[in-house]
Amino acid sequence: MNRPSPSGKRVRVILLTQVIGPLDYRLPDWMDADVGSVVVVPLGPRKMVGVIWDEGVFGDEAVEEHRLRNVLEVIDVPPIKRGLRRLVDWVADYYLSNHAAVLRMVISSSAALSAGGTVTEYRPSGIEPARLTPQRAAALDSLVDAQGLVRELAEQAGVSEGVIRGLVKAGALEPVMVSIDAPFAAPEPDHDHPELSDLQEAAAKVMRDAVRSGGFEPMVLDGVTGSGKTETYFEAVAEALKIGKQVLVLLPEIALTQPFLQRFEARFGVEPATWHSGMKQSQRRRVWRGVAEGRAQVVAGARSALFLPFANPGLIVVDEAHEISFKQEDGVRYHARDVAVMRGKFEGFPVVLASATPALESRHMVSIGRYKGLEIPSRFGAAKLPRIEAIDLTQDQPERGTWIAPTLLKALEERLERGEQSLLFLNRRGYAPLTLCRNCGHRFECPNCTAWMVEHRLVRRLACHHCGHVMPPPDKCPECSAEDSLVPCGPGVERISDEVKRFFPEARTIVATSDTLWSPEKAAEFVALVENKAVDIIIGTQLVTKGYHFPELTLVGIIDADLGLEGGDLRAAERTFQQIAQAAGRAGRADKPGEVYIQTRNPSHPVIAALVGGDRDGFYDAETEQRRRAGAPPFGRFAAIIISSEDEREAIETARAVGGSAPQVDGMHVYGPAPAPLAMLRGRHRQRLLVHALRSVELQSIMREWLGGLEFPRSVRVGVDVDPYSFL
Ligand SMILES: Nc1ncnc2c1ncn2[C@@H]1O[C@H](COP(=O)(O)OP(=O)(O)OP(=O)(O)O)[C@@H](O)[C@H]1O
Ligand SMILES: [Zn+2]
Repeated sequence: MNRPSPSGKRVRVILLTQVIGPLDYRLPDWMDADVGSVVVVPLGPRKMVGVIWDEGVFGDEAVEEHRLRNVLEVIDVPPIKRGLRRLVDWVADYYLSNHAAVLRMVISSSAALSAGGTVTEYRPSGIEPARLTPQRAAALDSLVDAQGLVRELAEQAGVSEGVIRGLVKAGALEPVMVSIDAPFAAPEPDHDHPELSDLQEAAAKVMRDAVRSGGFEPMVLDGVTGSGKTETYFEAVAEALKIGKQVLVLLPEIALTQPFLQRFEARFGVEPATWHSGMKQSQRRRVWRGVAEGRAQVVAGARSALFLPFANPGLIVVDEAHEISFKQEDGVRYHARDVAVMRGKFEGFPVVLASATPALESRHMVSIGRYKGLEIPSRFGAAKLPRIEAIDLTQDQPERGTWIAPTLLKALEERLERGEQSLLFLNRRGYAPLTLCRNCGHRFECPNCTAWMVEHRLVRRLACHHCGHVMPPPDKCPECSAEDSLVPCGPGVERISDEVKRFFPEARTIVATSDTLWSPEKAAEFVALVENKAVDIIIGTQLVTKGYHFPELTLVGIIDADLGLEGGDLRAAERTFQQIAQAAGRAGRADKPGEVYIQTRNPSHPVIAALVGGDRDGFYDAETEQRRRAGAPPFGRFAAIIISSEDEREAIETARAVGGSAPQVDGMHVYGPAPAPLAMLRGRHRQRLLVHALRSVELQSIMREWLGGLEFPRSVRVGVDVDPYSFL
């Protein structure tokens, strides 16, 4: 290896395609490149992007010297640094993925690789094309105020790129040269310094010190809802800025970005750079390059921002760190909270996990001394935590066909009279989770998935929440042809909204879910409406339970606390506790006291009792003990293997073969195969195996060897989910 040849040296390159593993190339002498450099290499007749990787990471399948092909080009971007390369190695290894797939999350902007500081985008010119087909007219209608690449506009308008190019030719869209590497305004660490409370200051000091001394230090910032965690960790951000380090703040939800940006700007004078999947190529390039060249100092982003090539990182904050949306459920199935900690470890900086309801795993790490625990036990200023009460639905019954109990109705009425705001929480989108025919009992099921079609009355559709299949609600039953026989079963947020309107016709309501707040702009509109008191009652899913700070909101009603406790999910109790505590945490955050009602059929359930009794620690301790006894995470580990095929027999047979070839290992047990709870998804039949292992078992290498030794039919997909969060 690496014997210098007359014309250059041998380098190993990871290509961005998953089809082929790392390959050796020759780096000609005249080319200036290093380990980590992004390069273009030949692959057959094609050119591919790749990254020069370290020696020794992969086995030694050396291509013979005379068969080596030359690296074609070194791309003019900073090389991927050592710490990030180690992170890629770790993620590929830990999540049983491959390097190419992980590296693609690092080289996440193809535009960033091209030279030149401008791109051509297009926008409506106001000129009507000579030939205005209905398709062109519709496209132009949906592109008012739009600007982007041809591809982006085509996507936005839902037409082919040809239509967009036609409009460009006809002069209806005009080109705009956009400078993509525009500088980033520098956040000022002392722009507007808040006075911290003593409790906040104590936590801030520890974080500031950790940032200043550098080095890996995982911390859990555990502060009750409304304690001012954001203001507190902003002090650590300021410290990083002062010593010239970059900061990443991970947010769980695009809908949270806008309020965050505003608060950041109030504190630091400018908005941070942002990173999420909805960004245009030109924006991605600007941020990617800005981060790599050290010009963008703070990035607020979704979990994918975790793989940005920071030049000089000094801090990662994971806000709302308990959120399960940090777990990626397709492609590389990683958990951003865990990967953030690993990044801090490989690159040597502190990582702050902020939450009012930390994940049980994080709390455990604090208790065994692996993470540092920082607490802010009370709300900021005069605000007190809300009073929480359970409503026993078996006693305090809602009127027939409704879901809000008399006690909660009365509390809503009081808020309306006082001009205060309320939030009703139900974690179910749409109008009703199930529609059936009262004549023959027919239930509407998704043709592609094991799932009911959910009625969305606002948009007049039945929709599958798993594959996106939609259909108009039929006027008669497709089974028995009875007319007007379809009835909705159970409530979703839209139905609760109807119920509220029926009881309080004068109330101004808003439904807040991922259907209504699907973009940062929509989310910002929602926040403005609530802040301006144009809304009396919010009816929302988990989307509105976190992060928001509405001073006039004094009542929270949990419509169905039992919903999340159904099903045998390992984390059902923990998740329900977190969701309700977060929802409850929206009440009474300013000077007016808050009140929370939890509707349940089982008020003595440990989760409900802990919420009502304010005994979070007792609940977590009991839950931790149960996990310990079951050998569940964090005391033991799971990995799921999902085998799917369009052909049910093939899925079953492959799954049996996988199960049959499982190695016998002490401390490891393989359950299944069995049909997954979601037995069909997007037209594929799914079989599931669950591997359970003690922590001492080298789970990854065992599974790699086991699965790597099997051959699968091309039509079968085998997915591995290490540390699964979804058990569907
Ligand atoms: N030191 C401070 N000075 C002035 N205002 C503060 C201070 N600390 C917190 N606040 C204000 O108190 C409110 C609550 O703070 P924040 O939203 O950061 O709480 P949090 O801990 O993130 O709560 P949650 O977990 O519920 O999201 C905000 O309006 C914030 O601006
Ligand atoms: Zn479906």
